[in-house]
Amino acid sequence: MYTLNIENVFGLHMSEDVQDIQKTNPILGCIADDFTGASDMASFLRKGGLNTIQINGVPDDDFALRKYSGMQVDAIVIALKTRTCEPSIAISESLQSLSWLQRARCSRFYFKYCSTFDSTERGNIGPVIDALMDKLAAKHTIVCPALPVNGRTVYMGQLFVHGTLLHQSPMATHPLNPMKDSDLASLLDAQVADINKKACGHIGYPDLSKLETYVPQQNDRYIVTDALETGHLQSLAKYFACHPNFPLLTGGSGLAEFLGEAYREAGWLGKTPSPLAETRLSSPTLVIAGSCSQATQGQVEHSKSKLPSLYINPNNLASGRQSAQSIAEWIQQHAAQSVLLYSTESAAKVSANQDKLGLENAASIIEKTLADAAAFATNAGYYKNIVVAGGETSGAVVSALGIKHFVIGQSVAPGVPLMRAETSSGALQLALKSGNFGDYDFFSTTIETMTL
Ligand SMILES: Nc1ncnc2c1ncn2[C@@H]1O[C@H](COP(=O)(O)OP(=O)(O)O)[C@@H](O)[C@H]1O
Ligand SMILES: O=C(O)[C@@H](O)C(=O)COP(=O)(O)O
Repeated sequence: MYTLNIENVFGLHMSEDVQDIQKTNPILGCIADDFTGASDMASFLRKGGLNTIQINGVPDDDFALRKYSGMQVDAIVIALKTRTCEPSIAISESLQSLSWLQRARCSRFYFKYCSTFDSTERGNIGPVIDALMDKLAAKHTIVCPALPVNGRTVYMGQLFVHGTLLHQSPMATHPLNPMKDSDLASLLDAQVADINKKACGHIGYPDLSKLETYVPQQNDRYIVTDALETGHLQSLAKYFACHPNFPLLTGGSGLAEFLGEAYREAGWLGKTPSPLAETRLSSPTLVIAGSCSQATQGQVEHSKSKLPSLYINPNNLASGRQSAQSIAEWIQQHAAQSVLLYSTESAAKVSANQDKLGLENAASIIEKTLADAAAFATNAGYYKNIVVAGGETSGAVVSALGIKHFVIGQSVAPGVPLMRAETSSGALQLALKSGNFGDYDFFSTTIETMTL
């Protein structure tokens, strides 16, 4: 495990004035529980004027954060794949990431989870928040999944997706974490085992306009925040971004857009952000869809008639009728064109596959196959532009490509940035799309924007 030598990397001493340290060190260290969630967060931080980099997995090597690719780094987002793993692994990787971010001298922290609160009764949102709070000795944090620009709002502590309660939305049939409740306090309550740590507070919609008078109740450990529109997130960020009793904030990416403004007002950031990184590359695009979310289903349907496409069937993979070899041959035959590989299916078909193959087995067969296909396509030099739909799928693909970090470029949809990575096979450009993000024509518009 790499040990960060702070003084070598940052050239600073611990005794320096706090504000100077904040001006020269990254301010925000963010831990995201999946890869699309991380790039979503990074895109909104960047939109809010923070120079942001994304690191994939628990960092294990040294790179000069202070001047990464010639830019001063204000925020670091660590992408983990801990949304659906064993809670103990999620806790351990999140704590290791937190330690690394502390050694990198971040002074504020954020745990980014899904705007649809993707989790199960065993976790992992509650257990990870809990562990991070304990490590930071935080008595309070906020729980703020709202992302109104993508239809996620919180009213009276209930999470809505485009105006429908979460448990009545398509998230009720998600392949890995079907959401059966919309009440954020009770979702958390089920995940937090320690009876002494269950207390949930609430900042209701009417209180958002008078936050300056808000004082958390002594025992309110997790404070669920209503937010119905983007302006509410701006008020929450203004109040909480630099609040000394809230070193850790938690939620979706909605708040991220306004953290830069709050840091600037507090005098923690003196400069204007660097120009957006240029990410575009001259190459056809490989689109990989392992998401079965409603938005991805529509996007795949739309693109099937426009791009050569190959359906990856988990049952055929399990029986050997489809294989890494046959997929590689198909890619080779189409290599000069933008193409689509997809395993996307309706909830009913996904459920039938899971009954037959087992939930985790079906997921991992597909993730591995799609990730191997991406590695084959890039190693062979056929594709430099990659679009991936789905958080778990993105985690598998990015790991297989050996990408350690990304610089963030322009966004192609709210929460979906273009990103540039250097790999052993050269520069790559990726767009990682959360399952339910983007319009029906997302794949074709992104292919167009990606190409020089
Ligand atoms: N046809 C299928 N049958 C069963 N599971 C599938 C199928 N297609 C994809 N999956 C699995 O469903 C999960 C989708 O999760 P993810 O990639 O995070 O998408 P989303 O962002 O929509 O949640 C992945 O683990 C993927 O391997
Ligand atoms: O907050 C969000 O909605 C996204 O950033 C996100 O985490 C979505 O996850 P996936 O749908 O699994 O891609």
